[in-house]
Amino acid sequence: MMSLNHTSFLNNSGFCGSCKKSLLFSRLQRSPVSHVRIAAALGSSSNKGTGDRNVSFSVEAAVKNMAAVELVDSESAVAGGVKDVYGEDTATEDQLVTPWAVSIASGYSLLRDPHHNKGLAFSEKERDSHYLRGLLPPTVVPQDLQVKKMMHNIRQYQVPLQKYMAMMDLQEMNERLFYKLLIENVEELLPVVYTPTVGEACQKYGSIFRRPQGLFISLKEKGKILEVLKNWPERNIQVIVVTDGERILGLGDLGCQGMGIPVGKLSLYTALGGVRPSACLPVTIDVGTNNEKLLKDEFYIGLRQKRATGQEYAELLHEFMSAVKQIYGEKVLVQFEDFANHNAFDLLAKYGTTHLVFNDDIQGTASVVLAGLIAAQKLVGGTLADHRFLFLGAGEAGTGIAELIALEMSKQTNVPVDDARKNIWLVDSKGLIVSSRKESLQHFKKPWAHEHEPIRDLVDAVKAIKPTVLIGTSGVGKTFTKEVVEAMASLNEKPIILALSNPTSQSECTAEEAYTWSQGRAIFASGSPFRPVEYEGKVFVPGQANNAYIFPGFGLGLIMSGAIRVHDDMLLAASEALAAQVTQENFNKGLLYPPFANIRKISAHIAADVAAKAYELGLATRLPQPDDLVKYAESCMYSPAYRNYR
Ligand SMILES: NC(=O)C1=CN([C@@H]2O[C@H](COP(=O)(O)OP(=O)(O)OC[C@H]3O[C@@H](n4cnc5c(N)ncnc54)[C@H](OP(=O)(O)O)[C@@H]3O)[C@@H](O)[C@H]2O)C=CC1
Ligand SMILES: CC(=O)C(=O)O
Ligand SMILES: [Mg+2]
Repeated sequence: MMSLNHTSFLNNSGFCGSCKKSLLFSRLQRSPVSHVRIAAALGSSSNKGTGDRNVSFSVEAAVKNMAAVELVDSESAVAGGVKDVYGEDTATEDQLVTPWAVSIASGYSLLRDPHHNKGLAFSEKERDSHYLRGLLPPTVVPQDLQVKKMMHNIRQYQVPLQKYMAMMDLQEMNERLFYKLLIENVEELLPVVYTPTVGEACQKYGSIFRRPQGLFISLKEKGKILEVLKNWPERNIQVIVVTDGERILGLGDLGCQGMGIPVGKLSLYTALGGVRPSACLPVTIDVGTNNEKLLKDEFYIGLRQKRATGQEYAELLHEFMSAVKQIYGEKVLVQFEDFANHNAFDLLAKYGTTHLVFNDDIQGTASVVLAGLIAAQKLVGGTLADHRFLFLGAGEAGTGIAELIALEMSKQTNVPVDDARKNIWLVDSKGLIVSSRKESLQHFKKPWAHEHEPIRDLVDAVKAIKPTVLIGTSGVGKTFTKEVVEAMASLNEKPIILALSNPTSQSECTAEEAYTWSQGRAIFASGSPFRPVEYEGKVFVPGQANNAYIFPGFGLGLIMSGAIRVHDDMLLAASEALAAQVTQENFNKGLLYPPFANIRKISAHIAADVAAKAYELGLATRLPQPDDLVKYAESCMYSPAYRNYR
């Protein structure tokens, strides 16, 4: 018995001799072959840098270039034969058959290959050379018209989850069209493929699940994770977004159904940051769930058990992290996403010294909020050190942001970080974090335990601390009450209020509430988007303070410089780069962030500055350093335009 799994990974090199022989041999022998997908680009390849993925070839070219004749025995389906050679049709239910296919994308299979499918955009010539005649109606439609039609169709859906499913279907059907749609309509489609709709999609993931869009690694795969990674059809992975589903947005433990988050984040890596889709791998680690509702849900797709913890959890994660490095190398970026804080900080600390890891909730969020605060100085004057900060929520996002603000303040004013921290206060579910609570606090809260009498309620904390900036990272909606916003407005001419919790249902307040309760004086941004608000004849445009501004460009910067570790100074560089992209026109509208419509340009600048920092710190391995990093970043970006096939 032989397994040809490894042929799945053939990329631009074509078939190796031994694989060809094995394949031929196995077919002749009728040996079980577990899975063969030949995505081999044959002859010359135009892949460049971090640019494009497989290139399709005509069957003729393929046959000529790789002597595929050898593979095409007269009975095979590839040669057009209709015989039930492998007995798949005649087998009874209890007989085992081998679900194998040899395909050079062409004809019917080409239309079903999302990486190469162009739908009605296949040209007349392509239809001839790729056996598409009759499989498509006669009209040839350009990609721009396909985009227009898809947007028209998506706009027909009233229910956001239907739009989400239509987008996922498109991604499964025609990847380039999906990305062109997303890139060209980013402001309209971001809330569909990302927060808030992705939250609902995760809650209902079991019911709407159609096809795997990433790898599920559960406790059942313990001891076999390397093999599981090899099952993924791509080998040149540059970014992995991994979750264990325990803190999905502000929706809590969604177990295995958290998969929607890595899938969504990685589609933004491509659309917003230009990392090519084939280099992105979504992963969900399934160690069970403590969500009773899901455990009882007949449609739940994950392990039906309580979460594994302690050594069992640590061992699975360690096996995963080791396997990732073994198979993809030192420079694969692993982005931790939506882990609960009792694991997130430890994983970041543990793997930060051995792997290229980044925690989006701790570090990406910190970088985006710092960017907004740097930009806010243009609206309110002064420097960071002139502000007092109060957070509702002292977890990953809250303490991550607080720490980066303190670091930046310390650099700006030359004071020790410990002193800079004194301007920053946090409230958790038990009230203000103060020194009398220190012993019982989780380690990441301890640096914020300042001298003060205990305070239970947020509104009392606002009155006592007198913050100029109020930041919500609690995951609990409606916690910035009228009283809280009014207290902020009574203390500040222009109170800065950031309601970061996602999705919209968990936002600490709405944009309308922030503007109305502050009589139009609040400078407001939120994690999930809100529509513009009209208050007393003036239109206020709320910004979106979301780590989606940072991680795609940040990741691209790491990849293009060949960085081997993430450093805090790179986060600061990303914040500065983002803040520098806010224009006077944006400020005039009260915005702290530039519009997402310009995100690819913004990402190129972030990537360039992150890469520059990697070179400066000696953490970059791609040498020599390109002269113009912005241009280089742009040149690395994936383009969703269709390729022409031979
Ligand atoms: N906009 C963005 O880009 C991002 C937004 N977020 C959002 O931030 C939220 C929090 O995420 P994260 O920090 O990772 O979560 P964590 O679970 O790590 O932290 C939540 C914190 O909120 C506190 N909290 C919970 N309920 C209350 C309450 N009623 N009053 C006061 N404090 C409360 C918790 O207190 P205790 O410690 O006592 O339990 C904890 O300190 C989520 O909704 C997430 O979607 C996260 C990352 C990025
Ligand atoms: C945006 C994000 O990462 C979160 O809400 O968790
Ligand atoms: Mg997150």
